[in-house]
Amino acid sequence: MENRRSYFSNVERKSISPSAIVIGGGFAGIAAAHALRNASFQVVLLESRDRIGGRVSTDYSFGFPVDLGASWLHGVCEDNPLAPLIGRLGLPLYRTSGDNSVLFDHDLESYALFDTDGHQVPQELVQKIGDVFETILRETDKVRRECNDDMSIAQAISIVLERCPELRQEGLSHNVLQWYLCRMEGWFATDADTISLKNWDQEVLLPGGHGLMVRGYRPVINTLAKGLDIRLHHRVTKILRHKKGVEVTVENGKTFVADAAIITVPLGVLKANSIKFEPRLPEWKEEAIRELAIGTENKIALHFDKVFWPNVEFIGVVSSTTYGCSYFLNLHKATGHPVLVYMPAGRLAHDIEKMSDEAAAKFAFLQLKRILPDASEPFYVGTAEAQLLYLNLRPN
Ligand SMILES: Cc1cc2nc3c(=O)[nH]c(=O)nc-3n(C[C@H](O)[C@H](O)[C@H](O)COP(=O)(O)OP(=O)(O)OC[C@H]3O[C@@H](n4cnc5c(N)ncnc54)[C@H](O)[C@@H]3O)c2cc1C
Repeated sequence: MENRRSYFSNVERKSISPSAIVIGGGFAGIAAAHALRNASFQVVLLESRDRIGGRVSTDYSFGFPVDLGASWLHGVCEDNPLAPLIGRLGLPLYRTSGDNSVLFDHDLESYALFDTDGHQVPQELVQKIGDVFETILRETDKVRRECNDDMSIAQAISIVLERCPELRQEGLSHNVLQWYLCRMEGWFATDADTISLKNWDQEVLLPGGHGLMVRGYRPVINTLAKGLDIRLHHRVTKILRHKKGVEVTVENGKTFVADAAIITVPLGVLKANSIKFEPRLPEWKEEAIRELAIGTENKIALHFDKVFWPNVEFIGVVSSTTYGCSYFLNLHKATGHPVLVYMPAGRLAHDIEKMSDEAAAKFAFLQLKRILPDASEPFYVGTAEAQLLYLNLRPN
């Protein structure tokens, strides 16, 4: 049994294998603890919540798995560290796109877009404006090369549209363009006026395109976590570093001691200063924590008794502003279950978070009703807890 001050402190650490404390039980923490244990470290993982997985969360309350956090494997190739494990577990992936860029994780032909009066946008227009959007983004690269200072992608797009009036769109075409921008905002979980022109495409993605985890990510997390010493309900409040190692204190006052600690809590937790570091983190790290921003993306899964929507991967609502646009992932296509997942991001997601879960689900359903007036009520009515999935995936 551990006492109040020890995880490893009562043993002579020099004579045994090195020790580490991993803080945070999301993918990063679980993978780090798994790797350290395989390298013969003594490891304990401290997680604040009552479950592991963090922003990976597979819900089974519909009677089948629905991922409320991460659900795509981006970069379906052998170099992806998750690929061998997913293969070994026999977990199927539904390929949504072979494209290696961050923006086109679904092929353009897999969209059905509607205007707010419920008229479907002709597919040729969807494709055409998709190409225009790509051209505009290519043009923003010129703006980037001309300017030393960073600006938002929204600002750069305005400059491009000033310079190249032939790329400006009117009416329905404008609304479709806004929808593409809304999808981009979804990727970055923030509005276009806060996406950095300098950095938005600097992430190096593995090749192989994008695949949806048909049976959810939970089995992957559980497999990596097998046999690890995981302490749930252990919210870390203080990390003390000294010559001999680290002391990590959790909310109830208990202290864990080890040679090193690995911190995998979300940026939002670090920004909120809810963990005290002694000594303070180096200035450059504190500055990075201050300067980086975090976004919001939510998922609301609606379970229906039957499919009444088009057999496409994404159903979208186009509008004159990105705030008014929305989209639903059609899980039926990948899993065979009649579920649509509404995925708001940025300011819209923030506003929806202020609603009750039930109101948020109703809001999502109303977006659907606008384009598919015959939509039947989702199952959740009356048994909200069991049938409605809503998860606020902000960091704690
Ligand atoms: C809605 C949504 C959809 C997404 N879709 C995808 C996708 O399809 N594909 C993809 O690759 N990525 C996706 N992502 C991103 C992906 O989920 C995250 O990048 C990834 O899960 C982050 O893992 P992590 O371990 O770094 O952080 P987290 O998963 O956030 O884990 C951090 C852990 O630290 C714990 N913690 C916080 N504070 C403390 C504390 N003081 N003490 C102890 N523990 C603490 C938290 O409870 C949490 O469990 C999505 C994210 C969201 C929100």
